[in-house]
Amino acid sequence: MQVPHLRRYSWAPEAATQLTLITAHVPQNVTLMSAGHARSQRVGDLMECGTWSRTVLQRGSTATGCAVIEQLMECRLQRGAPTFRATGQMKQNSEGTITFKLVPADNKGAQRESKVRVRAHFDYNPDVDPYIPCKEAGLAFQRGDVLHIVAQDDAYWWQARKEHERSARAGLIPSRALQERRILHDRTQKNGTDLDSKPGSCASLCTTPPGSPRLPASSSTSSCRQPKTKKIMYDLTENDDFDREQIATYEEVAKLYPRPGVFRPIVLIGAPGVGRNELRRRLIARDPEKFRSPVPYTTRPMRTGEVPGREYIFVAREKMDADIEAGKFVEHGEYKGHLYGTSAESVKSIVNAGCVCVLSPHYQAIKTLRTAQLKPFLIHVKPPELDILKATRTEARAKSTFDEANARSFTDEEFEDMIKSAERIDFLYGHFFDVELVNGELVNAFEQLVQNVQRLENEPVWAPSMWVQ
Ligand SMILES: Nc1ncnc2c1ncn2[C@@H]1O[C@H](COP(=O)(O)OP(=O)(O)OP(=O)(O)O)[C@@H](O)[C@H]1O
Repeated sequence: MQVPHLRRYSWAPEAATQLTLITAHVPQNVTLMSAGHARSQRVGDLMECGTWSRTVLQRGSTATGCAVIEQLMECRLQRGAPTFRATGQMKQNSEGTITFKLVPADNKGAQRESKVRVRAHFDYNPDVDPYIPCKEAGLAFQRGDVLHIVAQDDAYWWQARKEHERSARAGLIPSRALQERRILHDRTQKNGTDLDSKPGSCASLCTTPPGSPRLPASSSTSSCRQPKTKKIMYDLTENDDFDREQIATYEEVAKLYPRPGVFRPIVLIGAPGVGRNELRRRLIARDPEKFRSPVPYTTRPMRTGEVPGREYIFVAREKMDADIEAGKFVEHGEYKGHLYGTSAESVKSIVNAGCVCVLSPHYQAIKTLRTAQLKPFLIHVKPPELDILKATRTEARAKSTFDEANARSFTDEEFEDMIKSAERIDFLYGHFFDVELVNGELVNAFEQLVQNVQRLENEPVWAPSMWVQ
């Protein structure tokens, strides 16, 4: 009996292993007796569907299954459609066999292959995803991986392969729509309300999306401690709720090629005290003509010995308030009643002068900095493990940046807070970073920084596709 409403999905073109998804409207209750996957079948052989093995399909429901077919040969594609058969036990009209016919994609399918590349903003493991129609056909990936999307025909399951594994077979990944619904559903469940608990509906997807990050405990240091005067700090009363609300799924990316004489700003983000300024200072000291940092603005009165435009650009409070309101600052903060900030214009003027602008702002500046205009290269400077963190800072007699007088060493609590703060930054913004750099041994960390800066100047790197257009 031919099942009506059979939908076919094209083969993932160019893949050594062919992947087929079928969705069928089920006219009767059917118990599928098949098991296993079709492998290296010859023309006319029966293939069985692994995911439907011993499954009862309810009348009127829509079932999705898939087969992973390896080494499908050319002649097979030319000679006709392989038969995909499941033996069913009919509960209503008849008994017998249901035969699904799958037609391999013709050239049109190949033409349809998408050119889309996305960067994954979450980890995915099909082995622990109860909703994937065929675990074996799933593609596991990690946050930050660049994926080539080869088919987006299905609303919920895309076919993709990892960009750096071009010869590998394409696999199933959740579509953006599915992942968004999964995350929203998870959040709704956490809030104690279940919007849609219909079985089989997408909104009733798993309660904990595989690989979804957990919110690390907020660092007491990062939210309470007073900053010292010399720094430009954010208004730390600002909370991160906005960032947590964002749904991180996929971001479309494209290769951004270096342009001679135009350098992307290098932005060092990290937990307070981790060593961003130390690395920035070293980079500038290495080649002061090339690497530069913008002079910050402040509304505080000029002190004896200071020169306008050298330590700070001094401005009136009203002017700076208005400019912040107009979005002209990439970062700003208030300390002891005075405003401090870095203007977008000063970043641009360094770039326009053919220099590399190096910034080490508060992590919340990512939101204002990450624009197509500035195209920043974001580096997360992370602390090493606690014992290495303590040992390296003690040996270097590092001074705590939490001490206003800058006279004492870091305390154990400050080291622990640094690690917690780094986890939080990773949770909130981890998907935005181009590179992670662990600042254990300073010499090694600096070397890594230099290598990344050189790579940026010489090689194309993945960036949001909007920036490339
Ligand atoms: N890898 C390292 N090994 C030893 N000491 C380090 C290392 N990195 C930084 N330091 C020292 O730690 C102290 C804090 O570094 P730095 O001022 O760069 O921190 P920061 O990230 O800019 O923090 P803040 O934003 O609070 O100013 C400095 O004394 C610096 O020399």
